[in-house]
Amino acid sequence: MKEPIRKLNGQRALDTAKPLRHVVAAMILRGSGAEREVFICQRRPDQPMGLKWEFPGGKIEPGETPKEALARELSEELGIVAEIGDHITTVRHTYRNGGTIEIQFFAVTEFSGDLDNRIFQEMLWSPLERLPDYDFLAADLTLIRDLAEGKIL
Ligand SMILES: Nc1nc2c([nH]c(=O)n2[C@H]2C[C@H](O)[C@@H](COP(=O)(O)OP(=O)(O)OP(=O)(O)O)O2)c(=O)[nH]1
Repeated sequence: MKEPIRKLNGQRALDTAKPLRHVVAAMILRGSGAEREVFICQRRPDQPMGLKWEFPGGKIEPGETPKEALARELSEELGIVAEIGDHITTVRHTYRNGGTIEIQFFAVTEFSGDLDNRIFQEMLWSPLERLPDYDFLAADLTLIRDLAEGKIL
C-alpha cells in the first residue's frame, strides 16, 4: 500500500479524504395499514456490493435538486414517471472502503407507467415487516429495522 501512495506526490491526505457522496432513494409504497408494501431492488452480481438489496435511486448530479435526481433515477432504472413525495429520513454511512454517503429517502405513492426492470437482478414488493429477510446494503439496516417495527411511516 505504501508505494502507490508515495507515487501520488505526497498527497496522502487528499488521497484518503473521499468526498461525501449525495444519494437519493425512493420508498415506493402501495396499500395501507397491515397491507402496506414497499418496492425493493437487488443489485446485479457484477456491481459493487453485488446482490445486496436497496431502494431504487442513485447519486445526485451537479445542478439537480434531490427530487429532480430521484425522478431521473426512477425513470432510468424503472421506466416510471414518479411524483416524489415527502422526505422520510436522511442517513449517513461510511463504508469500509472509506467512502461516506448521505442518502435522502423520499416516499413515492404516485407514478405512471409500469415498473420495468432495466438494471436490477431482481425486484419485488415486500411487506414492511418482511424487509429484514433481505440482505440490504449496510447503510440501510437501521432504516429497515425501524420500518419493520413500525417506527417509520
Ligand atoms: N440507490 C440506493 N443506493 C444506496 C442505498 N443504500 C446505499 O448504501 N446506497 C449506496 C450504493 C451506492 O454506493 C450509492 C448509490 O449510487 P449509485 O447507484 O449511483 O452508485 P453505483 O451503484 O453505481 O455505485 P458507485 O458509483 O458508488 O460505485 O449509494 C439504497 O437504498 N439505494
